[in-house]
Amino acid sequence: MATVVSHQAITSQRPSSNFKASHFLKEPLNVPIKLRQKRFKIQATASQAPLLDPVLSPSKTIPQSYKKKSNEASLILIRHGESLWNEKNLFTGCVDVPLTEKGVAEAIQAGKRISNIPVDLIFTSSLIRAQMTAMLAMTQHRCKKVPIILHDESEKAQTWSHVFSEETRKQSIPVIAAWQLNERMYGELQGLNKEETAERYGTQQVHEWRRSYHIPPPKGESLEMCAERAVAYFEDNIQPELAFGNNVLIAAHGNSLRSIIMYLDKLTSQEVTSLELSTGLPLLYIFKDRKFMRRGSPVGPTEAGVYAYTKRLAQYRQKLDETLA
Ligand SMILES: O=C(O)[C@H](O)COP(=O)(O)O
Repeated sequence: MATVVSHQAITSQRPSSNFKASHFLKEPLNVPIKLRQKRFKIQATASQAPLLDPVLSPSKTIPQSYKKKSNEASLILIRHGESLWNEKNLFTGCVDVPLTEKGVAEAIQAGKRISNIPVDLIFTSSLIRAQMTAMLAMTQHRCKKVPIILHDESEKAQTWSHVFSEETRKQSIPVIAAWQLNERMYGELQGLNKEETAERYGTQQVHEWRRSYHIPPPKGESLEMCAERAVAYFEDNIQPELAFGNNVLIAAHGNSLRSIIMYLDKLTSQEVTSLELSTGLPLLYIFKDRKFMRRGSPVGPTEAGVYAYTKRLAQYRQKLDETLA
């Protein structure tokens, strides 16, 4: 599988975009996401102080317990481990196939590589290969917290999955499964062999379908169309968490993550065509002062990382070392 191609992201320091900030509170794990968001939607712009929604929140100031946790947050992106259709070299898209044994091993190895990086919230797509990757990776995390997939698809799902212990909740990490993070829908290519498809339609045409920004596969999504849902979800639901100081892990797919990295690294539609993501390779970003700084891919929990730990990450790792000593 191709490795991550290094690329020169645009270094223009565009002012951070205005974004509606809503943050997940330290509430019971299964409080519906929309309810949590509604309660504390904060309209923040570059110049104004954040305002709480007057309808939903009587107080004009942010309650002390909702003050930012930190001015810096970690964002880890992981493309799922190898799937059974990756192994067969079939176009997968939104078909829901599981990991291979190699994909399971990749997910566990990814977990070892991120085992010293804080994770407060996990977002996955609604597809099993991404969810398996997240759960397997977290078995290796040194925080030993339990990832719990939130179920609020119905009133009953929410009440039947309630956790009745504050202490247990503190030892848990909410996992939000969002279809918006699903792999791009590959249309009439789903289930076809990639090599046979290139022989039938031509290598150039298949490369355009797979890697260009604007050109969709037959009756499928272009990367641009995938970005419209994945990046919008990231801006509305994940970026506010980072702005609040929550550390986030996203386990998703080759193309939904390419669209998000295009946003994070400010890549042009030309530059993104050379971006490839390997299965199971974690990428670390630091979110600070409303900017995303790419920090490379963490290596094992012991070797000196290929990226410089920030002071906050070094302190977190030291705390883990002391706790687990
Ligand atoms: O959907 C698929 O087939 C793979 O996850 C990604 O395929 P691609 O590398 O051809 O985009």
